[in-house]
Amino acid sequence: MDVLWLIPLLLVPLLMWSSGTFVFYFKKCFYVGWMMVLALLAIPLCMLKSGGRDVENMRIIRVLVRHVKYFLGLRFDVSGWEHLQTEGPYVIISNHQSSLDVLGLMEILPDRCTMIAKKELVYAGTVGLICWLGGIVFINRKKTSDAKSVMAEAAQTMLDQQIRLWVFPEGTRNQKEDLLPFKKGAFHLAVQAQVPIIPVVFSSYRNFYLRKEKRFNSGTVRLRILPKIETKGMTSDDISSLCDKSFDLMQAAFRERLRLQTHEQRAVEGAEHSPRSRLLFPPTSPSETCLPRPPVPLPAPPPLLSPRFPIAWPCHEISSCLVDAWSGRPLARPVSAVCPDPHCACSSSSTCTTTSSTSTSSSAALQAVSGMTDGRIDACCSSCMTEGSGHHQFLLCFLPF
Ligand SMILES: CCCCCCCCCCCCCCCC(=O)SCCNC(=O)CCNC(=O)[C@H](O)C(C)(C)COP(=O)(O)OP(=O)(O)OC[C@H]1O[C@@H](n2cnc3c(N)ncnc32)[C@H](O)[C@@H]1OP(=O)(O)O
Ligand SMILES: CCCCCCCC/C=C\CCCCCCCC(=O)OC[C@@H](O)COP(=O)(O)O
Repeated sequence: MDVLWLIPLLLVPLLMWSSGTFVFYFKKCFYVGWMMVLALLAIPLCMLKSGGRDVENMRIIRVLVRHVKYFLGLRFDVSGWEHLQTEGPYVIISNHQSSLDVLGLMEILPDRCTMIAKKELVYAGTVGLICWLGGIVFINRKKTSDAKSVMAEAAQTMLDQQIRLWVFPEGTRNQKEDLLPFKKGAFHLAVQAQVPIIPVVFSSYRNFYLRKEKRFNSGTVRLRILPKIETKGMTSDDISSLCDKSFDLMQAAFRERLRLQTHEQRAVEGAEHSPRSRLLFPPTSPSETCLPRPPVPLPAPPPLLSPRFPIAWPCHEISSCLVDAWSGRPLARPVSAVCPDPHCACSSSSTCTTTSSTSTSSSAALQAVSGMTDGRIDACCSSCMTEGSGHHQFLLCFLPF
């Protein structure tokens, strides 16, 4: 009889090793179960600390949740910390893929920051209660007028109590390869309170987490904190443009990371079904050797590109030539992407160089490949990409705005 105990003990590791689907359900159940237990632990701690519902309870929740990633084989790689160094209240907006987002959120959650959530979450047992104790603002998505008045109240509370709010403007979980159109509540909130918006982009989970395919491997989530967007002086007339601008910036960052993930995925093809990739921490990304992260901080780019003003600045990814990494301001619009020499080697770092309209040999060469006339090429950015096993160097020519 005693030996029967051994069967599940042996069976679980065996199934973990052999079946990706088992790992998926095991990790999901563990996640929900463990969060419930942690919430149960947190409830008395929060009651002792604050005596009830208080945003300060988020500190306790943050500490308790931080270690959960290790059990699930997840890493979080955060960039743009400096953008969170903002005094006073602000609204953080981020894309929303899964309840696993809570783990990334807790990695960077600033002090006195709580969230906007659907009201159904309050009924999620101990997790619901801890959400309430943490000061989470619950909205009824089915009753827009109620949701609007709750958010208007929240705007006032943000100012009165110096609180920051985290909103998922997609309004629901989304595992597609692109962001959903944004709901406008977060932008009304920021404009009503006249506080900045700080966009945060979670990289796609598709490399390690696929709900439909029942895959939950180990993986790395990249969190990119973008520069704040000021709303001082804005009115309700500015909501649509503010929403569009935020969406464009976040979508650009999401897509840029997705493109790199595609290259990473190709490089590790075949490895993703191994037991190692399901259970152990992910290796560092191979594409990092081709597209190195910029040493922080990058030198500031010039205010505007101009053919009369030859300029060059380090550019590690094509998109950083197109969008100012600091302000998020678009710098230029691409007009052609060409490969000047299919046999060229992939350089260890990529550089943006300006080819002035006065004809230099390089601008003549560029014109030859891009078919652009003299005076129209204002800057070029080269970037290397892995393609299969070989390397190609691409050249992207663009015009300034
Ligand atoms: C140790 C512990 C372990 C456990 C540890 C637990 C950790 C604890 C972590 C929890 C983590 C939570 C994670 C939750 C995650 C979610 O629950 S996500 C779902 C809930 N969140 C949201 O929905 C937020 C985003 N939604 C919105 O902002 C939506 O705008 C609203 C407010 C719900 C309204 O919905 P809608 O009507 O569908 O939205 P929309 O089309 O944007 O607006 C319609 C019109 O109303 C206007 N409008 C919208 N909002 C407003 C407004 N506030 N004022 C005036 N007009 C407005 C719009 O401008 C628009 O008018 P037009 O411009 O078309 O003329
Ligand atoms: C008594 C009910 C028990 C329900 C148990 C579920 C509790 C979940 C337990 C642990 C997970 C901890 C993290 C909780 C935060 C999850 C927030 C979340 O992801 O909500 C989904 C919401 O953004 C959008 O919902 P939809 O995609 O529109 O649907």
